[in-house]
Amino acid sequence: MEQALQDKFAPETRCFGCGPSNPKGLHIKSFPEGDGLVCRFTPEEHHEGFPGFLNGGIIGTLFDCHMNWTAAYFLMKRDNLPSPAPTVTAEFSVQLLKPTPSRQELLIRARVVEAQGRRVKVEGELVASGEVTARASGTFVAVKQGHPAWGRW
Ligand SMILES: CCCCCCCC/C=C\CCCCCCCC(=O)SCCNC(=O)CCNC(=O)[C@H](O)C(C)(C)COP(=O)(O)OP(=O)(O)OC[C@H]1O[C@@H](n2cnc3c(N)ncnc32)[C@H](O)[C@@H]1OP(=O)(O)O
Repeated sequence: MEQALQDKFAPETRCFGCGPSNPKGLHIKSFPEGDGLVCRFTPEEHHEGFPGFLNGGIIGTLFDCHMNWTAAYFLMKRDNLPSPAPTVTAEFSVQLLKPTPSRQELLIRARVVEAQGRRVKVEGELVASGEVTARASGTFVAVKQGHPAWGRW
């Protein structure tokens, strides 16, 4: 299988959700597919909210990072950059539609729905056994030189 974007472009990063080098992180992996990115994630027991079901904050982190990479990769392609743009999360919201089973592989899909300059709107969905259990949308902004996140990944 091709390398995940995180491993290819940012192997040293320590973001809790997506940094390959954080020993306590979630290590989410995002891959281009169709018109967006997909991520497959199998939770561990300590990610549960109640037995057999995923904690809502963990769901938020999965969406946050995966949608962020979706925005960063979109800007890389659009602007012909050598690597994904340095985006941060400006805003995101999550709808928890039904309990998300935690003892199986989950699928998170995300795609860009609007982009203007360095601001990108992304939507995502979380699928368990073919059923959508959560949806999210967010705004991600590529930072400029001088921002505290600049050059930190
Ligand atoms: C050689 C190796 C290369 C490797 C490359 C790898 C790249 C990988 C890249 C990426 C992967 C992602 C990995 C990390 C994922 C982790 C996610 C996080 O946890 S991020 C931390 C939490 N987030 C923050 O801490 C942000 C805090 N907020 C800010 O810093 C600023 O407010 C910021 C940057 C978001 C905006 O500030 P401004 O001064 O730059 O820009 P202004 O002019 O205010 O806004 C720009 C546009 O964004 C809109 N905007 C700003 N804030 C908004 C908001 N809250 N909601 C909606 N829109 C907002 C504005 O309306 C404006 O839009 P208009 O250009 O006018 O159309």
